[in-house]
Amino acid sequence: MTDGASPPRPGPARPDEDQGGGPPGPAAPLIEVRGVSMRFRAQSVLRDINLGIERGQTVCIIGESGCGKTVMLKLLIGLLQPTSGSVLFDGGDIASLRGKDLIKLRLRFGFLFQMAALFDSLTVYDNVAFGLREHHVCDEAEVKRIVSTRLQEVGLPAGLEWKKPAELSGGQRKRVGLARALALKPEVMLYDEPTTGLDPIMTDVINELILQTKESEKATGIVVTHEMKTVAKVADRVVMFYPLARLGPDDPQVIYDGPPEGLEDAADPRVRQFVRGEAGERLREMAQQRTASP
Ligand SMILES: Nc1ncnc2c1ncn2[C@@H]1O[C@H](COP(=O)(O)OP(=O)(O)OP(=O)(O)O)[C@@H](O)[C@H]1O
Repeated sequence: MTDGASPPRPGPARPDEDQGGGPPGPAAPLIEVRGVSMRFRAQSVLRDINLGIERGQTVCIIGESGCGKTVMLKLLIGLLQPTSGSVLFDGGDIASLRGKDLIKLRLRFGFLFQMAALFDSLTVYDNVAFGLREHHVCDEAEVKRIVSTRLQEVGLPAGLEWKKPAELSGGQRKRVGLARALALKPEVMLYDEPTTGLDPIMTDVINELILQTKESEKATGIVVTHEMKTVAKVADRVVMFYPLARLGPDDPQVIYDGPPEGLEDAADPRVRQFVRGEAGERLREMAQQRTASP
């Protein structure tokens, strides 16, 4: 087989497979964003976004500050409801979920937020144990085993579990945040600027951990980042949003959707400028604003 296609799987067909004897149909995406728009009062942030994210895929979302990347992450887990359109997880519209069902859905996700969002009053151990205890998934002996396994996996030295977050470096806090997110074995990991504020070595450590999580846990990943090294290391696919304020009414907001290797030579000059960090157009706009102001 030279075209990279998989051989037919033995056993019963999955529900998404064509059972009519033809070639298997594509698997339904785990996450589907359908025509999503998001507005906060007078400000439109996202417009008619369509994305299908396959199981096991790691997608990096990039784009200028304020273009709606974090808003998109929040829409994916139902922390925000879209103004129009829908977000489907495993085929179900998450807007229809309430109470226990919404909690069950969120348990299938792990998050690593910008500041790691640890509980300051709890030790590292209790932070990592928090979700396991909160959701009564196992007894204390199992909690202990999971916490120490997860802390080891993220490379934190023994003894550190009794410290409070304020006693840790930024990189250590991120690693505790990751250990906590992984404790519940999520199917999907959401990372919001996981390497912001870290030195280049610690950035590489976190990138490596994201990659390990993808490979060992087979987790689907969505990574919001400004760090091109993170993109190059972890992404299977890159989606770039453009700020709505800079677009005409009919322009698409997703200006790139493809492999990381295609970014440098993307057909759209806005993509190339962003990944190369060229401020040309912005500098001209700022100069014009200075000239225009009295
Ligand atoms: N809950 C909210 N209420 C009102 N406005 C909001 C809310 N959340 C986000 N916004 C606005 O939506 C816009 C997009 O925010 P978002 O945090 O998604 O940007 P971003 O692309 O992640 O930016 P950055 O790269 O700087 O983190 C911003 O202008 C922000 O002020």
